Amino acid sequence: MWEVNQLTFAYDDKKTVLDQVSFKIETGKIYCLLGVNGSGKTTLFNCLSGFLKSNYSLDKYFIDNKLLYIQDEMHFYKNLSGLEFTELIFSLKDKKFDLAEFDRLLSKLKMNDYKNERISAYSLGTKQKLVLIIGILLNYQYIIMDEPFAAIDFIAAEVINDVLKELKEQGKAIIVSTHQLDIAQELADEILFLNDGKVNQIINNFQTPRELKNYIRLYI
Ligand SMILES: Nc1ncnc2c1ncn2[C@@H]1O[C@H](COP(=O)(O)OP(=O)(O)OP(=O)(O)O)[C@@H](O)[C@H]1O
Repeated sequence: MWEVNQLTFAYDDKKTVLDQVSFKIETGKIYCLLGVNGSGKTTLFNCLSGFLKSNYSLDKYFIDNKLLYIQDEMHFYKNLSGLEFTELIFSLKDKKFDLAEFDRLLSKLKMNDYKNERISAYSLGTKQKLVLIIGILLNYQYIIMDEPFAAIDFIAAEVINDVLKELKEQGKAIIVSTHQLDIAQELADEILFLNDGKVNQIINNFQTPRELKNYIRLYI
């Protein structure tokens, strides 16, 4: 269980973006973080992962060993191939690289053709898939993903849905921000709805995306 209590953050004195945000994350569940543009989803993720300093006290061991943050903007060595980059990450982290599992995931995410291709030739969606594969291989317990579906076609989105469900079955906790209510309604066990600086944590009992939308509309 990962508990966030009363996290507050402001970029400057004028406006508090996150105002005593509290929620609980359990392993074996998928959480979708929803909120209108500018509500603070990326800011929240940056505070949780230590990229921004808030009043939330960070646990360095947790951040280094348990938490994977897949950002919407990622940095690569673009002259390396997907395989070389992945191997590099594993050597930097001093972890054993499982090539067979890498190949299985590449195949599952329809990425075989990119294995030996330079990352400079990857589309944004392909780069996001590569990071997801690396994250799965590194076996983090908590995975935060900022808008992973934004740059991904609907076929790939279905595959990623399946991969996330597989991770959930393995006992991981996944927090995904998205604007796509159909994905949230289909995927999430719980919704984290960020509005006016607060997080509302709701069990996802919504039967349709429209039901979820109608609920959210009550607040905004
Ligand atoms: N570096 C920054 N300096 C000052 N204000 C910022 C900075 N980054 C974001 N903000 C402001 O903080 C608020 C929250 O932004 P954030 O990017 O976290 O929202 P978001 O929910 O992720 O938005 P979106 O759905 O558009 O991606 C917005 O008002 C934004 O303008």
